[in-house]
Amino acid sequence: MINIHFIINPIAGEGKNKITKGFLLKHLEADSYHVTIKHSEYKKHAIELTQNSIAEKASIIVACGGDGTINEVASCLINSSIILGVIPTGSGNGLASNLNIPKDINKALELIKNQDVKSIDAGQINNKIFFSNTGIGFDAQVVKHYEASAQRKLSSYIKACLKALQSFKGKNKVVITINDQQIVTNPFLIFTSNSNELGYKVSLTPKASLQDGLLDVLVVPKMNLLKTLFFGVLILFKKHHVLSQVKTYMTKRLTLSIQYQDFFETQIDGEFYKINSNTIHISIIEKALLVIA
Ligand SMILES: Nc1ncnc2c1ncn2[C@@H]1O[C@H](COP(=O)(O)OP(=O)(O)OP(=O)(O)O)[C@@H](O)[C@H]1O
Repeated sequence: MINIHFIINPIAGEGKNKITKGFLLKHLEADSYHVTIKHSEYKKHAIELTQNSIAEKASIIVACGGDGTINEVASCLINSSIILGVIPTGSGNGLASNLNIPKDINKALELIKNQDVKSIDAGQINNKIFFSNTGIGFDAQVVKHYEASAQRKLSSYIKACLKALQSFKGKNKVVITINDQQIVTNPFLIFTSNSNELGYKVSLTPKASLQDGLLDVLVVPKMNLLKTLFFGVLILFKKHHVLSQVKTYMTKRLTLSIQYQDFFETQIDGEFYKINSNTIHISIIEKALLVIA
């Protein structure tokens, strides 16, 4: 008997997911599966629900939501033998897309039943875990504005981008220590990725792999508005690296430190976080998570 738990974020995407108890019980035969269904009721609640599922001896825990929900569930499963399943019902679904998990809930559930398990890397930023990406600079400001908007859809991201562009200052110098090299920059963006997709098929690190034991890093200094807009257009064609200002690195770890400020504003898997320190350590945890994909 497989003890399978589903943790459903009811507001992920536009809150339109169709995963019901009836649907799950119809597709998961009672003589093979013991099914438990839980709904998150507030931000970070999925962490508590996952910890309870671990205590309840779940062997598969399925995150039903987007990258934020996956982060909350999967962070509890690092280096454990419990397997993560994903039904992508989020807005961007970057990680699920990188893992080729179908958005169709019937197909995603079929995949879970087939139990083809992969071991993937995770990233760590100070004491937090990420599976997709983390960043400081423009992306963190976009997420900050996005979270302040009431809706979770592509148009909200576009509005958040415009607001972030208007208010972006990028005045603080950041020292990046990476691959025995020191880079001093006034960053527009310092983006560190484990996966090859941000969501909505957009990628800043198209060559990143979830299984290569490395983080892909993109460093973009503050540029004038015209060049910044050009950078944005190039991203849509995955050609942004042709700009001479854009530097890319692959590494196992990096450190960021900031002067004249004792905090960083970051995004971690698409959620906004303020880190109260003037130094950030980012590293890879190899083969950290078992996931059905
Ligand atoms: N009942 C709830 N009410 C409000 N927020 C919730 C609830 N349940 C979970 N959350 C929060 O919703 C946020 C968004 O979740 P998630 O990232 O899964 O969806 P998304 O943003 O639509 O998708 P994606 O990240 O792929 O674009 C997370 O921060 C999560 O903690």
